[in-house]
Amino acid sequence: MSAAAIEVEGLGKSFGDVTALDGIDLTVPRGTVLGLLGHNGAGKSTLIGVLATLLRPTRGTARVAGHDVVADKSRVRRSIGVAGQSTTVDPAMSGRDNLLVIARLFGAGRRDARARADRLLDLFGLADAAGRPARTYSGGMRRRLDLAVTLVRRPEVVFLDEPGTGLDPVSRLDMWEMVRGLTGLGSTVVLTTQHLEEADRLADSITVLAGGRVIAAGSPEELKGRIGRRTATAWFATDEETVTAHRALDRAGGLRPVCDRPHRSVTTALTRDRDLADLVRALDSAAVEPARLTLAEPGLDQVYLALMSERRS
Ligand SMILES: Nc1ncnc2c1ncn2[C@@H]1O[C@H](COP(=O)(O)OP(=O)(O)OP(=O)(O)O)[C@@H](O)[C@H]1O
Repeated sequence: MSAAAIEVEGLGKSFGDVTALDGIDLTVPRGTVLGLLGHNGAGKSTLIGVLATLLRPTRGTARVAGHDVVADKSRVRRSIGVAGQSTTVDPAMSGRDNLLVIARLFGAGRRDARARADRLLDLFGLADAAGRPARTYSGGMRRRLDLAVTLVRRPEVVFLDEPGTGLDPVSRLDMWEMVRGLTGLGSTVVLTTQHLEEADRLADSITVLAGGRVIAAGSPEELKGRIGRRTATAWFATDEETVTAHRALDRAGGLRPVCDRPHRSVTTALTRDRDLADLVRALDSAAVEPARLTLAEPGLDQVYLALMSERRS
């Protein structure tokens, strides 16, 4: 058995003159979460479509759960679950029956099906509503049931499209926790998202697509370390000190400080190793002492913006 849940090499997909995927290479280790990021039209849905065997690639290869997406289509289909298609849920049936029917359909014995259904109902906070018809569920409950139905077959690889979208903040946090829980059950998860916080919180690795190509890949921490910038913010007691500090840092050369007078703070991106020392020295020689000095690690949103502005320039 291959160690990777997904292996993609030189994958291309064209629709007539439109090149949707242009030579994608990608490996997703088993039991991990991959976050696929990119603007509209970047190629995310097309990549998922090829991996889920709904689209045939124009060139290159892709293996999912060890099976080739073209030569072993039916094996791939048996190994995957695609959530976000609420069509899999029958609204007239109870939450529990929805799960039992699918588990039985995919070969689980009666007792095993019941055990799987109960575990998922518990995990997804649906145990109390398990006997009610799904049509009486709230939007958030339906999304959770939809995901449970996808999982009751025990797919090796799960594709999730924007799992947090349309959920209130509390349900979104619950959903994130559940997605993380899936890897504990042995599944590999691929999620597409436009929400950087979602990717940051959930993904072990992130692949950023643009124009059908991979423009950045790595763990959230790696991407932040490689592309993002730490910042230092000095906070002052008076407006006068704030202005003096801003001038001093501006004169220090290469620091590019940004002044926020209403909050009496000056922020500087730390792009070089010596920037922090330069900042402290500049403040010292101007005889202004900050009331507070805070350091902030880069966020994934900053990384994404930097990647996109690089592409524009
Ligand atoms: N069936 C199709 N026929 C023609 N062009 C297509 C088809 N499907 C996708 N495309 C084109 O392929 C490119 C990639 O589209 P895709 O839907 O994969 O992007 P995406 O990253 O999923 O975008 P979104 O976030 O908007 O869903 C786009 O230029 C799109 O117009």
